[in-house]
Amino acid sequence: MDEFDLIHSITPRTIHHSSVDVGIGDDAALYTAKHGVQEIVCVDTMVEDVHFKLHYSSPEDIGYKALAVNISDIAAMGGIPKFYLVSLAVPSKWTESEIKAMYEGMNELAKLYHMDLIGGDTVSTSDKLVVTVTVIGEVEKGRACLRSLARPNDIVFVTGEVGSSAAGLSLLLEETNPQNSSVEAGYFINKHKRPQPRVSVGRLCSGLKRAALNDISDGLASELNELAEASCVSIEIDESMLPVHSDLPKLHPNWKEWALFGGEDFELTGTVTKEEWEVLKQECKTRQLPITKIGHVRERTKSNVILKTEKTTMTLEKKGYNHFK
Ligand SMILES: Nc1ncnc2c1ncn2[C@@H]1O[C@H](COP(=O)(O)OP(=O)(O)OP(=O)(O)O)[C@@H](O)[C@H]1O
Ligand SMILES: Cc1ncc(C[n+]2csc(CCOP(=O)(O)O)c2C)c(N)n1
Ligand SMILES: [Mg+2]
Ligand SMILES: [Mg+2]
Ligand SMILES: [Mg+2]
Repeated sequence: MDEFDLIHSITPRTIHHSSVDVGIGDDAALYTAKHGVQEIVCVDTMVEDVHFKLHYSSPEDIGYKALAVNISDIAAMGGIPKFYLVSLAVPSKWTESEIKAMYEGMNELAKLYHMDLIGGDTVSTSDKLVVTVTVIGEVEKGRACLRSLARPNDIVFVTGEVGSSAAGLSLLLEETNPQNSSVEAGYFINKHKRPQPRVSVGRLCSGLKRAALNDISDGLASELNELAEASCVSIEIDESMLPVHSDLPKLHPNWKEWALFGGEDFELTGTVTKEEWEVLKQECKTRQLPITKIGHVRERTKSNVILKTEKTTMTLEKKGYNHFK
């Protein structure tokens, strides 16, 4: 495989934004930024056997998810994703058509969000596949949904459902068997392989007076702790209010662990004032975007997360996926 031919073949033939001055082909990309707009840049990496396994992930799946997790970080800022760059470390056994298939997976999402691929890097590796995606987006000045914007008495919410991605992973790793034949294993597997970033909800939140947001990569408990720490508040959530798929409890007795600590749901969790919760709830309903109230923000005395269950009240540890534990 020739690196230059590969770059040539993955160069998009059309662009969505006339603001792109120079895309792929020079030392760096150039685009014209607008006044009154803040640029958002994020980068996340996916590594073979850490984030996915090749025996159950197609190249399209890997590409799709590598872009999706980054769009999710833009959504968590309330922004619009616009451009992406892809860095690949590819083992020599990979064929050119497999690499192109990875770009097809990315392109599925890029088309949906009108995003332009504007650059990247390609190197060979003797070991595992590593895919790093950088996404650049924008948000109207002063409208970003920062983690530090939660305040006492806010409503705490989460989009979609939690725990389904972890259930899908457990099924893929054959740690869980769908003994109950009425459970659609494919549904959970798809949630794990093809998460849908919540850009629309992020945009609704950025239009409110104040909203704090975080996306769920490491797990709801971990993300809520990040919100509590950044805002210096205590967050209380109610276990019975957590939105989970009705089949989740049929899969494993420990399904609550998946919901709280499993991660990779790439849903948004955040806080808004009581008044604006009513507005957000209604706007989400109109657009058929699932969103659920799960608790409220308490006092500013301690940065922690409290979980209320039927029987007890406990501190929800910042436990979740951690690469170095
Ligand atoms: N190696 C690094 N060098 C510099 N900054 C980093 C590095 N790793 C993470 N960060 C920064 O730390 C902050 C938190 O990063 P983190 O990766 O935990 O967030 P995230 O992308 O929302 O979570 P996840 O990676 O689980 O999806 C971000 O501002 C990120 O840019
Ligand atoms: C094979 C395999 N084993 C375990 C997991 C679970 N996992 C890996 S990284 C991560 C957190 C988000 O990543 P990051 O913090 O790097 O963004 C989670 C929950 C997986 N997806 N595949
Ligand atoms: Mg990250
Ligand atoms: Mg994030
Ligand atoms: Mg991330």
